[in-house]
Amino acid sequence: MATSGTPMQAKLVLLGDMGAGKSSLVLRFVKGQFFDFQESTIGAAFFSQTVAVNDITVKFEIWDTAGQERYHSLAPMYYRGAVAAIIVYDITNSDSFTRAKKWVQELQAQGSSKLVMALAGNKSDLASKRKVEAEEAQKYAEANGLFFMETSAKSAQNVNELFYEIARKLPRAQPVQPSGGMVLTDGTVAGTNKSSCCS
Ligand SMILES: Nc1nc2c(ncn2[C@@H]2O[C@H](COP(=O)(O)OP(=O)(O)OP(=O)(O)O)[C@@H](O)[C@H]2O)c(=O)[nH]1
Repeated sequence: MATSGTPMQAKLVLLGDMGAGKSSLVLRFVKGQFFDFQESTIGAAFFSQTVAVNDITVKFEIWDTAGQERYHSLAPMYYRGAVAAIIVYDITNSDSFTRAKKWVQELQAQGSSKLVMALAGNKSDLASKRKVEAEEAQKYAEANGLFFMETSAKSAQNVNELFYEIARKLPRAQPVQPSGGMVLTDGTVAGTNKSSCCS
């Protein structure tokens, strides 16, 4: 991906039910990979990826959180200070849509008021098993100030578009500063079983 100028750092967090496809979306975006048997995330995993949109370069610092309920209490560490959040559900699983709405409520209550929030209805390649209509999700997103896209980490549909749209929506005056409060590395984070990656 093209990069130019001093990058604007943007902490981005992915939240959503276990198995919705958070890690798969990140792996598709950062490495162009997809695995049919993706391991469940333990704790969280960190990735970074830089994109150029129009005149600016955005360096996403991506926290891929674990969807299992037992990790719920860790989530504030990852969404605190984030400028963007992707809330992921699985279009074939209506419980995951319910869970996504709970994450939206939590972010609205706890997160930054300037947070750019995206709702991703993932696994759009499984449309024949669909349980959540796109219209319903679109309406919900509009009513709650999110933008909505259906994605497929498997086919890559709308994955780059999702991250580029977030980059476009970020407030332009974001100062370049080191991420505070937590040590960010480009290596594997303690408590994760996933490879971290690359800037
Ligand atoms: N068909 C299809 N399968 C997908 C897609 N995205 C993810 N999967 C599969 O869904 C399963 C769960 O994907 P993950 O990326 O691990 O989901 P997650 O949200 O990170 O799950 P946790 O780490 O448990 O929170 C894996 O078997 C993936 O291969 C998709 O777009 N289409």
